[in-house]
Amino acid sequence: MGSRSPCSRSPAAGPTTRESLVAIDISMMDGAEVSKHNSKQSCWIVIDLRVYDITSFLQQHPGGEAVLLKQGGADATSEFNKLHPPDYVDDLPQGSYLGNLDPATAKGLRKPTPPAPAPSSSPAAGKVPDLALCVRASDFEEAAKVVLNRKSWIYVSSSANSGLSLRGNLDDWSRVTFRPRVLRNVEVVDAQSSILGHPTPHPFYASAMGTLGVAHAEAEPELVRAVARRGAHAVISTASTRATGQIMQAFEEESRRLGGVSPSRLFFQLYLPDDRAKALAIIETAKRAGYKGLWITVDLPVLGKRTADRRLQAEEALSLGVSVESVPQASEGENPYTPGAGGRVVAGRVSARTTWDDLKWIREAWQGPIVLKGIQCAEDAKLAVEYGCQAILLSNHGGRQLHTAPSSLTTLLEIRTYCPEVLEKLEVYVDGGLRDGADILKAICLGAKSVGVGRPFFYAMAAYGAAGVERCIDILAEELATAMRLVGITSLDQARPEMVNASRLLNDMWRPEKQFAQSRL
Ligand code: HEM
Ligand SMILES: Cc1cc2nc3c(=O)[nH]c(=O)nc-3n(C[C@H](O)[C@H](O)[C@H](O)COP(=O)(O)O)c2cc1C
Repeated sequence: MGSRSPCSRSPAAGPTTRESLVAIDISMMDGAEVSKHNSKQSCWIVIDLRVYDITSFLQQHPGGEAVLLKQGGADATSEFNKLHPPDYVDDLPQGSYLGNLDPATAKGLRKPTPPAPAPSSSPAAGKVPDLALCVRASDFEEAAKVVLNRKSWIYVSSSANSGLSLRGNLDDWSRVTFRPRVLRNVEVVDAQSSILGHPTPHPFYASAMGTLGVAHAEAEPELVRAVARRGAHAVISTASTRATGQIMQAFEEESRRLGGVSPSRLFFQLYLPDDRAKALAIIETAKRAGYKGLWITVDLPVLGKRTADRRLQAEEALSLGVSVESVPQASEGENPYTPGAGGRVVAGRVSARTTWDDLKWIREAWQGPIVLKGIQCAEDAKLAVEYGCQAILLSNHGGRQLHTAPSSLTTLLEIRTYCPEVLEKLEVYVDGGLRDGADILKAICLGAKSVGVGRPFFYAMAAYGAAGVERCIDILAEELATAMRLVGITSLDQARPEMVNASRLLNDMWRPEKQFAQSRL
């Protein structure tokens, strides 16, 4: 991920990586001794049998000190692996590595403080329903509630401010209805589609989602193996738990195992950091790994206000008696937030200074297709054409960014109304609140080339791993095929705007000031 501060990499930090430890003389440490270091005054943790003194790092940790204190004197490996790629330990301050734990004494370690129990209003302790009981994409949400701890649940389900953007995303799809044609021989249907020239049997794909490790121990590699088996495409986040190359490797291994027949492809989602050298390094890694397109997220110059995460952070800090972070402060010009779980202070991780001009040097570094993720009005859609982008994704980041942002459906209607030529000049994708194959068809009738699905895949991963993701794809595909038949088409190139009635939403659509002025006359 390349751009983590404030804990800058220091080669003199000691032999902390897995490989470098093999050759050196290391002291063996006793679990009972390690367990005593579980306070702010002295905090040691074990990761992969290596002991680190993280006392001086506590206050620098972008995830807050409370989560680390809970692991003090304990084996933090499983929590660490859920959230971070292995090389994060290289970012600890110099001298943090103390030695290796004597495995025979591991029993003496302290047990980590368990995660906060689920509140009565959300995730209930219980049994994960049988996968067969998930018959709609939205069913995975309830199943995930059973397995996710409170923090992870909040991370995935939460949205900005009061939640209106997320609500709008979900509701707007139901405000568009179909105008079906009948008696059209719909026995055989084919939902074949493509993204940036890469064919796929599905006009929907897995959206970029960071920190998938909190959903499943196998994280992104598990997701990409599942999509490969179903021929769907996926977008991989800069904020992934596993390294960019490792995810591609898992994908390629699965594709080979399938005999090379899977049409699935992976695209890379880019959060542009402040430091251009770091950005170039991230782009280079994605390029070398073989990702097929760069999806630059443009709706996140700063992190939106994730209300539920903030409340939880305050609760955690209070319960451990550490200082409560009210509103994180950053020095001028620095973006104080990370898009990872929890929305914490990571200076420079995402640049608030990015402009359209930056696309020039990005284009030089990345010769492949560029997609702008997070376009929310007609003017910016036109600019994307002018700047030579290959595609745009109409999105409000799953309602996690701007409070009362437009749904992607509203933006799509705006483009159809004010600059329909955009739909001819580049590929237009939409995401946000898509939970039904029929809604996917509505988007395609209105000119979208493909549709991103986010939370349902996260929930499916959490509750059932790859099997859940595959079932979620099957559910959406089946619903889509049924909707196509009932609307009277057999392939997606027959989908037309007149097959849907979007009048209700058109009523709400933005109109230029001069039209308001005319209507007042
Ligand atoms: C030991 C070395 C560690 C380093 C260098 C480190 C670094 C970071 C960084 C850079 C972030 C920002 C988001 C991101 O880039 O993914 C972060 C977030 C986070 N880290 Fe760590 N971390 C370490 C250990 C741990 C451990 C052991 C835990 C286990 C509990 C942990 C829990 C978290 C959490 C929960 C967040 C997300 C923010 C939140 O939900 O509040 N980290 N960490
Ligand atoms: C848990 C979670 C993590 C996300 N992480 C990222 C990310 O790392 N990068 C990004 O561009 N968008 C991210 N998004 C936004 C998604 O790519 C997508 O726009 C959104 O989830 C679509 O809405 P839906 O979840 O209602 O389907 C995330 C969304 C969720 C729910």
